[in-house]
Amino acid sequence: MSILTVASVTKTFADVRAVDDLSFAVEPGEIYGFLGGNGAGKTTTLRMVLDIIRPTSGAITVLGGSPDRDNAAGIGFLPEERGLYGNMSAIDTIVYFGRLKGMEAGAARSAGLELLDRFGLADRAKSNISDMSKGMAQKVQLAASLVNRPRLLLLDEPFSGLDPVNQGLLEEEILRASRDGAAVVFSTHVMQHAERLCDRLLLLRKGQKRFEGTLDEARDLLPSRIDAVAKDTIEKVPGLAKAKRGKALGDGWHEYTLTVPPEGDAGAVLEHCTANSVPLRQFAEQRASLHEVFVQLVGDEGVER
Ligand SMILES: Nc1ncnc2c1ncn2[C@@H]1O[C@H](COP(=O)(O)OP(=O)(O)OP(=O)(O)O)[C@@H](O)[C@H]1O
Repeated sequence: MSILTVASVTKTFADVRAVDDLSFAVEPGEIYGFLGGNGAGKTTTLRMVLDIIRPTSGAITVLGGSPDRDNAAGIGFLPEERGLYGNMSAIDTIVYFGRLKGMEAGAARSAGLELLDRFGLADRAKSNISDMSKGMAQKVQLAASLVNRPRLLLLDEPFSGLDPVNQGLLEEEILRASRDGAAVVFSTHVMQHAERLCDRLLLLRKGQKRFEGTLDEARDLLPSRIDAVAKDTIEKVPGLAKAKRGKALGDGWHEYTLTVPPEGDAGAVLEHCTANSVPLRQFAEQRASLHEVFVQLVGDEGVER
C-alpha cells in the first residue's frame, strides 16, 4: 500500500492555480524528490498532505486515511520556514514535538538525546535555541521531525542554510529513514542532492507535473553526448544525430563531439565501431545531467546545480 497518494489534486488561491490536477504516489522506503522552480506548487502540495490547507478538488490519502490529526503520529515534517521557540532548550523542543505526535515524554527524551548525539549536539542538549547558530537550530528542528520515527517524512527545502558537512549529515538521515522503511518526500532546488538521493523525481511547473520517474528516465529525455577521438569515418556511423569535428590531432585523428538522440544508444554506436573496425582512440559517453533536464523541462528559474 502506498504511504502517500495524491489523486487529481487542484488548489487555487483566488486566480492562482498553485497546484493543477496533480497525481502521484509514494511507496514505503522510497525517496521521492519534489523539484520545481519558485512558485511551482511544492510547498502548497506538502501543506495539503499535512492538512494545513485543503485541496480545491481531488483526493489525498496519507498512511491509509485522509490527511488529518489522526495520522500526525506517523508523519515527520520539516517546514521551509524554520521556527522554534528561542527560549526553549534543544531537548525540550524535541520532547515537545514528540509529545505533539503522541509520544510518552520519557521515550521522546531518550529518542531526542540519541538524535542530538548523532547530530554532534550532545553537549548542547540543554542550550536554548536562541543561543545556537542557525545551522544548529536547523538540526534541532530536523531531530524534532524525526523523533517519532515517522513512516512519512516530509522535508521542505531541507538543505538550504546547511553547510556542506551538515548537508552530508542530512543526506545520511534521509537514507537512514528510507532504510527503516519510511517514505521520504523532499523538495529542493539543488539538483545534486536529488541526483544522489532520489529513487524517483517529480518535476513541477506552475502546479503541473512535467515529469515523474527515475533519474535514468529523466536523463533519457535528453540526447547524450560522446567525447571521442576518431577519424572521419566516424561521421558515417549509424545511430548518431550529429558528429561535430573538433581539434586536429595529426595522422587524420580528430577530437569529435558526437550526439546520440534521446531514443538512441551510445553502446550500440560503440559496438558498431568495434564490429566494423572504425578507428577510435577515445569514446566517453556524457549523459545529460539532471540540471540540464530540469532546465529543458521547466526553465532555469530558481534552480541550482
Ligand atoms: N496562501 C496563499 N495565498 C495565495 N497564493 C498562494 C498562497 N500560497 C501559495 N500561493 C501561490 O501559489 C503558487 C505556488 O506556491 P508554492 O509556495 O507552493 O511554491 P513552491 O514550489 O513551494 O515555491 P518556492 O520554491 O519558491 O518555495 C505561487 O504562485 C504562490 O504565490
